[in-house]
Amino acid sequence: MPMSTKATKKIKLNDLAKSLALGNNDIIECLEKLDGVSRKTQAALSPEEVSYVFEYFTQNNQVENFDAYFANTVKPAEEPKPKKAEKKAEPKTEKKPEPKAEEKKAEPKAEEKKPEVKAEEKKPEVKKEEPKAEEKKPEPKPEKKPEKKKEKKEAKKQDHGVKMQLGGGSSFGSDDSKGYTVSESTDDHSDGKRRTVDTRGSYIELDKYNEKYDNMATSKQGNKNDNFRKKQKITQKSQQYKKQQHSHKKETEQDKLNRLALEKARKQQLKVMIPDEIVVSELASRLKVTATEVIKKLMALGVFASINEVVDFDTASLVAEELGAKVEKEVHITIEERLIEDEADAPESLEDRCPVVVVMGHVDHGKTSILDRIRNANVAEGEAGGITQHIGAYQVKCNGQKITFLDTPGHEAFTSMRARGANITDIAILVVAADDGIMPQTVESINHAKAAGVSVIVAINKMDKEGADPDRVKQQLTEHELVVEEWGGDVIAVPVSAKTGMGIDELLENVLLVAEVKELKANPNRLAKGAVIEARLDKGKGPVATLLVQNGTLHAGDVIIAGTSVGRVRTMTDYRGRPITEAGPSTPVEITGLGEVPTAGETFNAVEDEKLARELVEQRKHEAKEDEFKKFQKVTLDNLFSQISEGEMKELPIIVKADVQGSVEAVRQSLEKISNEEVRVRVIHGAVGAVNESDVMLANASNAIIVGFNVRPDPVAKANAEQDGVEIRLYRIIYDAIEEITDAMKGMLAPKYREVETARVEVRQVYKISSVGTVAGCYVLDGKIGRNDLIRVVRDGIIVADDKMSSLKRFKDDAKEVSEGFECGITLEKFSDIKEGDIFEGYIMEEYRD
Ligand SMILES: Nc1nc2c(ncn2[C@@H]2O[C@H](COP(=O)(O)OP(=O)(O)OP(=O)(O)O)[C@@H](O)[C@H]2O)c(=O)[nH]1
Repeated sequence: MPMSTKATKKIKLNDLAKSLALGNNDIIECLEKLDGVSRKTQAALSPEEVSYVFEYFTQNNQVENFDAYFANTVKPAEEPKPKKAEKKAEPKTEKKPEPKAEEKKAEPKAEEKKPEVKAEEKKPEVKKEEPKAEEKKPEPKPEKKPEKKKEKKEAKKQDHGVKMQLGGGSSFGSDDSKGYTVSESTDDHSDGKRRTVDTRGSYIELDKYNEKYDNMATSKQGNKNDNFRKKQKITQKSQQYKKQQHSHKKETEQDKLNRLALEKARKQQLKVMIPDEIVVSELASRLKVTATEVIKKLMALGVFASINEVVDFDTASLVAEELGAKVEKEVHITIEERLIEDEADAPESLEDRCPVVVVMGHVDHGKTSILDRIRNANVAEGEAGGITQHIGAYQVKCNGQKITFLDTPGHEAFTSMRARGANITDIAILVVAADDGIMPQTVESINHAKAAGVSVIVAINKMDKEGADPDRVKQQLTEHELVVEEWGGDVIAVPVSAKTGMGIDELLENVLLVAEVKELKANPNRLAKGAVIEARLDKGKGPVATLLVQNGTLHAGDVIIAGTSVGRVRTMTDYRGRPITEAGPSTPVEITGLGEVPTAGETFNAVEDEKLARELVEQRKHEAKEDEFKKFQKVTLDNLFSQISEGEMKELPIIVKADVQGSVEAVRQSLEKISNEEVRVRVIHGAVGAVNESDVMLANASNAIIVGFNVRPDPVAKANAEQDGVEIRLYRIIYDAIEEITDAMKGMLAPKYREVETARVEVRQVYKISSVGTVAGCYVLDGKIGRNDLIRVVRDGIIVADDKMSSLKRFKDDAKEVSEGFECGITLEKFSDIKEGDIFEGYIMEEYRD
């Protein structure tokens, strides 16, 4: 018989049917219920499937107790007594059988257990029994089938097994030894109490049992005893796992669901969000794979990163795509991005706006006078010292069109402000006095205008003056790449006189002309944004700011944020001081309502969410503080020179601690003598004793260095100094201290370096590759050779070259480092005369201090 004693072997469906005295269709039908697949008669069934078939057919054919069954066999006419039995059997048969793979687990136990269970009785009897059954009771298959089907149906309806239906007429022997494991109940058989077949036992020697069963099956009998055996066997098997099945069934269903969900998820391509940088472990978890898989993929890409290392977006997305995931860039939206509208305006939303013009030029060339002439007001005379002190903004009308002017300060000290002025404007009027020509600040103005991409119109002023020489100005302009139109260039130069008013209209007309060419547009229907032109604190009004709206429309009551200043627009006036409720693009306004005075040149934005705006301001303040903190650097001898050269250090405060008072004084005098022109050394404190906590506090507060002679810092002082970044220098000889501080002041405290050997590598083969050069096929003898190591080429104990590595490869991939015992390919930057047997000594230069 094909039915194997080994559970791992597959059994053909028709063989199984034969063995069970069933039709092939019965089995096909049964298995179809398991998974909906219709099998062929020759199909090989897995142990699970066989088990399922057993379960299925036996749950309808359980024997509840042998006594009852035997009784039946003796009195075939008697119906099995089932009420009680049925009840008892119910829980057993409630559960739908499911194939279990654990069958085998029971085997060893079964073997152990068997002798306990009336082995003596069973064994000989089985042998006796079998031939009996074979000879005596051949049971024709056809009889069997309908009965089974019926039972099956019944079982289905009732959802429980039917007891021992095949007992009637059977001539099964009266012995209860059938080769099954039967355990007695505590009740004694002889006392008339019923014995129970414990089919739940897990100590079944299945192999042996199956063997017997096979033998029985091969005998081809149809007798009822055999059938009973089969069923009994089947029952036993099914009962064996009954208990487990209850829980396993649930688990299995759950597992099935999980599996289906997993499969579904797998089918849908995994989407991963990857930020600019991601740690390998995090990438693995997002990709739902192990870190090893990610590391392998990285290696395949030539990236050697450990689980905790960070890889960039490009690398991570390559790995993710390799693993079949769809990558999306993870973008962190800051409060700023949430709060401030920053999309570009649709072309159809754009409307013409008037030009914003800045007047630039050398001091006293007449900027204010020209603006005054334009505004028909003489402001210049009212100014302190005749110098324009602040950026002001005005609007004028020319031929019915508006022009916004920003009056920039002309003094050198306002250079940075002027630069800002150029950045927010469209057109720069470069004022050059005709008599004076181009001066340093004129050049500076030209450069600012160029850098800001602003169109330049030259106003050659003071034409009324004697000695006015516009041609000389034009000539000088060409030296700065500004070629006037009449000389073939594209720069408009208008001769004007602020004093007489000559050429002023023509200047304005040209401004409008240039503006038209520039097609200046903005979208008035959005939240306003622009720049702070100037700001001051007014005693009565609080912070007052002059703003230039560059895009959108600013309304009274809008929440605006400018740098670290936030507030609602309380009052808004135009350049003439008249209250207005809204201001469109290119309009300068003066507003009140901000919480604090914003910085001139800052951009401002009208926002919708005041709370969020305040949050953003807090964040900006925090960042500003951090920046400030970073800027503040503690003085150390290493950074002393750079601080001196940056002008940050005018005085070097020193705290001197020594073992005796005499030393303190000697050190104080010696150190104070080494002051030079840039920096003065000043001992702010000197005392006898160890460097203590209070010394560190003083040094921290006054940005001083602590110098100790023959003393040590106490542990608290040491810890505090490390935490606060206070430098403590300890010496035993005064001369050393003086020398070091002098050197530091001169910027001569050069760092010291030493060589640290990293690896010894032997050249085993040399390849000449035309595109690459000479590649040394190497073996790392000891240490770890790193990609950035320097290489000393040693041949027969003589250094033949000292070079840098230009590539380090493991096979075809670039490697960061290669360890002892591994092979690698090395190319050197300059040296190519590499020979087999050369030794590469890898080393690095390490900075150190004594
Ligand atoms: N003759 C003559 N003098 C002028 C003309 N324009 C300005 N000035 C004089 O030149 C001097 C400087 O003029 P401002 O308008 O103050 O020059 P500015 O460039 O604004 O000077 P800052 O504000 O200091 O940069 C004043 O005394 C003006 O009266 C002009 O067209 N002709």
